[in-house]
Order: sequence, then structure tokens, then C-alpha cells
Amino acid sequence: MEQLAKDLFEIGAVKFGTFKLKSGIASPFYVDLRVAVSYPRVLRSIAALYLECLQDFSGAFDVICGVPYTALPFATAMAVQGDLPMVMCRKEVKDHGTRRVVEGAFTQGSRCLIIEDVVTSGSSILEVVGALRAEGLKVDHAIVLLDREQGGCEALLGQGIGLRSVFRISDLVGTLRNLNLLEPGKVDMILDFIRTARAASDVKRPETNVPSALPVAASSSSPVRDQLYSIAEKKRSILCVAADVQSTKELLGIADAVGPHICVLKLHADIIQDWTTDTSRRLRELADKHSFMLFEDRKFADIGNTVVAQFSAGVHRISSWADIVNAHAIPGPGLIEGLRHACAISGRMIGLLLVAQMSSKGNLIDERYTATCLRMAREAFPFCIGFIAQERLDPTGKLFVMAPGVQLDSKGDQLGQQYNSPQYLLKRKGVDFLIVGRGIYGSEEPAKAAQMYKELSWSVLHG
Ligand SMILES: O=c1ccn([C@@H]2O[C@H](COP(=O)(O)O)[C@@H](O)[C@H]2O)c(=O)[nH]1
Repeated sequence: MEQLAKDLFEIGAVKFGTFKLKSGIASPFYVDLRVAVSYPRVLRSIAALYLECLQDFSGAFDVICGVPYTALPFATAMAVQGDLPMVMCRKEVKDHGTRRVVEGAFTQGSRCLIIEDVVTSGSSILEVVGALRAEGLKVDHAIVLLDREQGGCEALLGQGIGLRSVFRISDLVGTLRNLNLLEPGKVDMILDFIRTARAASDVKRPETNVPSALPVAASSSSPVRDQLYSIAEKKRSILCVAADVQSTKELLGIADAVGPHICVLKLHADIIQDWTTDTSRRLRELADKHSFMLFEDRKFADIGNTVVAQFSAGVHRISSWADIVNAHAIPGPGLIEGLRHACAISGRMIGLLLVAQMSSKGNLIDERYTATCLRMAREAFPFCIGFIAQERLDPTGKLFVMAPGVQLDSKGDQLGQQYNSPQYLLKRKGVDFLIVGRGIYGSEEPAKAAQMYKELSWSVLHG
């Protein structure tokens, strides 16, 4: 990606200065990827990066379609490089001949993945989606080379189209700054422009009836649950560290230090003061390096339509990097449906935990509420894979429990947190995974503390 960022800059596909846009607004950057067709090496790299993104959609589409005109050669290069069937959507329909809108081989119900070069408002993609759907093709996903981050992603999401981008403009600008191709002063100005433009974009989503992107298959297994158990088994760790720190540097530092000892890293992205897309990118790199999963402890608790946006949009774009998220059951099944929908169109496998019990003193959850959570979670399996709770809830163990409120050296804090020991929670309460926060990141040597909690909890369970 770094090389392509450099190439795009060098061939003038991305320019920085002052440019008057169609809307009359002065933009500090200008993107015109048409020039890439004159550089075969760049064209090949573009196709390769699209194809990399495409791996997440394997089996989820039958044909690809480039949005005319700039993305047409990109889609063609992908089709050739990746051996993929393609269709073409006409911009203008001829008044003679076959008058076909969609050219190429497809059948009613063929699943089509859209390829676009740049997205701003998402309107060009939606035009093509409309034409394809009218011809009987199913369209749920699009991949774009560059997202200008001006509301297009959210607008598409509102129409049931999940957008995956190779670059966001802020990533591209960050990469060029790291390569010393952009001065820091200019970078700040560009990022400011992006933020303002994003805030000004009129993002509207349908109030109800978000169309289902993928069929909700009744399944007896969950890939996210399977992955978690496979990591736990391999690393002999049922430990989740709660990294409740407030800067990217501390977060990445803790993740790297405790990484070898954990199966999950839990975070609250909204307490990280300097969160950017770079934070999630680097966090994912560490998750891959040490083989652990990322759990965003967002505790969604609103109506479905709102949680779709909280999950997929905003600064944190949780659905683009988290493996596990959690939610309160209080708003009802619409919340779970919204998250499941947003997860499906993100093209990523994400598991949901319901907060069925809490560790804090005086919390309002009672047995009836917890029992309702169990029923809702069963109905939502395999998207819902378990609970945040203090004891085993599903006797079959299919829906597992991650228990917070774990520390050896303390019984609680001044604000109502209550701690139990790993022995008590694992042996007496039958929980499956332990969440330890201050007991690890607040210790002098987090890596050593993590290793100790990991070994202790594993030996409690396995003798
Ligand atoms: O009932 C709950 C639900 C979530 N938490 C979260 O777990 C960690 C615990 O941190 P400690 O430092 O070990 O107290 C924290 O992120 C909470 O938000 C919880 O404690 N109880």
C-alpha cells in the first residue's frame, strides 16, 4: 500500500494544493485516478490491492462490475489478474441493437460486487447498483480504491451496500507524510478539511427496514467462536486483557507487551484521545502478529438504526477492525438485527456478546433480565456467541461467558467495581474466559502480570 501511495503521488493521480471542486468549494487535494491507465505497473498494483480486499468476499459474489468510466480498466485488470468473471454496466443505453444495460454473462440472482475508483457521496455507485438490481442482479458490496471520507460509506450503508476501501484519504495522507512526501503543516490542513467536509455531509439513512444483505443462516457453529477457541487452545490462554488506556501509544504498547499471553484484547476506543484509522490499523497488525482477537467494549444500547451507524461509521468505524463487540439487550432484538446486518455488509466476521450480568455493585440487572438475555442470545446464534456475565448461563457451553471483575490483589474500587479471583469465577461460577484490566495494565510489568494471570487461569481449568 505504501508503494502504491507513492506511485499515485508520483504519477499525479493525487495532487495537493488548492483545487476548486464542482461544488465551488476549495479543496486542498485533488484525486484523478484516470491517469493510472497509462502506467501498467501501477495498474497492476491497483488490481492486486483490490484483489487482496476481495479475499474477504470469497464465495459471496459471482461477477464483478466496474463503475464507468475510471473503474472500468481497474475491474478489467482485476478480472484478468484474478480470473474473475465481469459484467459491464452501460452509462448510456443505445437506441439500437440489443439495448442492453448490462453487458456480459449473468443470470437472474447473480451476485455482483461493485468496483469503484473514488467514492465521495456514493451516488455513482448507487446509480450502477440501481441499474444492476433492475436487471435482476443482487448487489450488497462495493470495493473502492480511495474513500474521500465525505459520507459516501454511510450513504451506501443506508442503501444496504457495504463499502470496503483500499485507502481512506486520511490513510493515504498519513502514508505520504510518513514517506516525507507531505509536510506536517499541510497534512493538518488536509485532515481538517476532511473532518469539516465529513461533518457537513448530509448523511441520511432509512429509518426502518434496512434491507438484509446476506441471508441469516441457521448454523450450529460460529466461525468467530471457533477462531477464539482455536487461539485459546494454541496459546493455552483464556485471558482477555482490558486495555483501558487513553492514548494510541499506550494502547499499542500494552497490546504488544501482553500480546503473547492473551486470546483477546478488549478496549474502549472512545477513551483513546488520539484515535485515528492508523490506531485501528496498527492494532490489527499487532493482533495478527501475536494472534489475538480485538474486542471493542462499546456496549451498544440504542435502537437498531442508530447502532448500525455507531458500529460502522463515525471516527471509530468499529465494524472495520473489531472481531468481537458487545451490547445491552435492553433495546430488544432490533439492536441485534441492526448489528448483524451491519456486520454482514462489512464483509467481516464479527461475534456479539450480550451483557447479561455486570460486575458493578448495585447494578440493576436481575435474574429475569439475565434469562431473557439467554433466550435472545440463543435466537441470535451464531452471530451472538456468548455473554459478559459473572457465571455460566448456557448449560451446553455453546454460548460462552467472559467475566470481568477479576483481580487477585483487590476486592474492588471506590466506584463500585467488584473483583473476584480467577479460581472463584472459573471453578465455582463456571465462566469460560477472564477479563483483567487494572490488575495487568496497572501493574509495574504488564507482560509479566499477563503471563501470571494466563498461567494461573489455564491451570485452574486444566489441572
Ligand atoms: O460488568 C462489567 C462489564 C464490563 N466491564 C469492563 O471490564 C473492564 C474491567 O477492568 P478492571 O480494571 O479489571 O476493573 C473494564 O474495561 C470495564 O469497562 C466490567 O468491569 N464489568
